[in-house]
Amino acid sequence: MSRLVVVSNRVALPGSDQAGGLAVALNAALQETGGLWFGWSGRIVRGASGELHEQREGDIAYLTVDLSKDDFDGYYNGFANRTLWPLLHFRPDLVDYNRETQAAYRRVNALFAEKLASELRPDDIVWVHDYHLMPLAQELRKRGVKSRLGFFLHVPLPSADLIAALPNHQLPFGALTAYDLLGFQTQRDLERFQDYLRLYAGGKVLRQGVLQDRDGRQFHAGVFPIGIDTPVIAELAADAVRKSGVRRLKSSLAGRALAIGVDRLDYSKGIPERFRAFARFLERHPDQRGKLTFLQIAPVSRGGVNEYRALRRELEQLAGHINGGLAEPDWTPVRYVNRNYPHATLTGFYRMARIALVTPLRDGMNLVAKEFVAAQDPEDPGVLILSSFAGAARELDGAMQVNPYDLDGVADTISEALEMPLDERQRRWRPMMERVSRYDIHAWRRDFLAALAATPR
Ligand SMILES: O=P(O)(O)OC[C@H]1O[C@H](O[C@H]2O[C@H](CO)[C@@H](O)[C@H](O)[C@H]2O)[C@H](O)[C@@H](O)[C@@H]1O
Ligand SMILES: O=c1ccn([C@@H]2O[C@H](COP(=O)(O)OP(=O)(O)O)[C@@H](O)[C@H]2O)c(=O)[nH]1
Repeated sequence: MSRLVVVSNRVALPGSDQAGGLAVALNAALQETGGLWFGWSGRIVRGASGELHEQREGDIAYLTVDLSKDDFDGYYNGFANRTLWPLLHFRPDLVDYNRETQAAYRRVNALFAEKLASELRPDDIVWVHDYHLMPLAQELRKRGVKSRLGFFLHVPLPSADLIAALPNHQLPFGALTAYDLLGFQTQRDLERFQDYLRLYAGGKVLRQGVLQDRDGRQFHAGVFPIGIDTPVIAELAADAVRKSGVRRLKSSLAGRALAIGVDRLDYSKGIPERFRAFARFLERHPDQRGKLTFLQIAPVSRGGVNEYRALRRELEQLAGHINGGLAEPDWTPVRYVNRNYPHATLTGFYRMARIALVTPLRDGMNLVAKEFVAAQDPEDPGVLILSSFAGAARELDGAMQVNPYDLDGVADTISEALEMPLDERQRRWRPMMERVSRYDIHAWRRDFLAALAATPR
């Protein structure tokens, strides 16, 4: 049987603390198949990039690369997270383009290819993940790699015209045509890629999902919405009620209902808008004041990038302002926590919550939405309030869908969710649970790898 080689910038090394859907999901996928996980070591070193570290746990071998400060700043903080991330999340106003960071991005992709190429066996199946590594296939092919190469984009793909506004957009986006199979989270992402290919990359759409690059080489593309390890999350949630952190949260609520938000501290997640919508709910529905406490968990993310530091300051001010204006001596409306919680605790918080507020401005998928569904008690499920701009909205039609920019709309939806009778909560929850159970993380991996294995070589 072929070996699975997963390549991603972020690697969930054994024992590390990870917030972020990609690491959570790939960890779950590799636990079942075993294989090699290749990527960044998480270390920033004084000298040159490139030192390799090997580690093994169970059937998974980890091979990771150190990066120098310059490479890390240019590739990760710079081109990946200050150029591509805002562009991919429909925020051209935040895109910072410069040639040095683009050169660092190219350099790190070439370095990854160099290190990986010598490890690969001809029948390996190589599955590359996300916007950090779009040119990797091109670099691997230059080094003679003949294996099947698949790529999955975890984030949204914006419209072709927006992509084309990026100087040298061919380097990251045109380079995708060197893969054998491209996977997207939603049908809209795939359609936008096909438009880009036709309009700006000199390629052709032969039929839906069967594509041709500018030199006439065929490759494939499809939709593979990522899932979660549903039975594991459901079991953790049921057990979590015994955890001391979960019990302490429950007793601190003093009988009030809980609304929860769980996100990396990222501007794509719409957290300031959510705080404002919650304040609007308290203003528009004074009769419900004091009945609901909102807990926002937001572990700090990409702290080396200015926009993320500014967001942190903004949220601290906003939480203070809302609580200052609306709290009572025995009730604080917003609890804002920057800690990262393990799933064993988080799932207990989800299960205790009457409402989840998952209101990103744009999100590739949003695994928190799916985890919230999986963690519910079937006898008393909570209500999912979900942005229609999250990939998960395409699958979770039992959620109350909102436009996160419409503060009054979100405020009134919170009010409605708080009053929702049990039979309606169950009626909405059941089909969502059915969906996340049927199309879980293992189905995602199986479907993608089966499609990759079926590509001609
Ligand atoms: O690695 P970081 O810079 O710390 O960021 C964490 C991850 O964030 C993004 O996650 C995405 O993948 C999820 C799973 O498919 C998806 O549900 C979510 O919508 C995406 O935002 C990023 O794409 C990953 O590369 C990062 O590792
Ligand atoms: O304190 C935290 C906050 C988040 N997460 C996990 O981080 C992932 C976030 O994935 P999502 O797809 O929602 O967003 P991303 O961060 O990847 O953009 C989910 O599995 C969360 O359970 C976690 O384990 N602990």
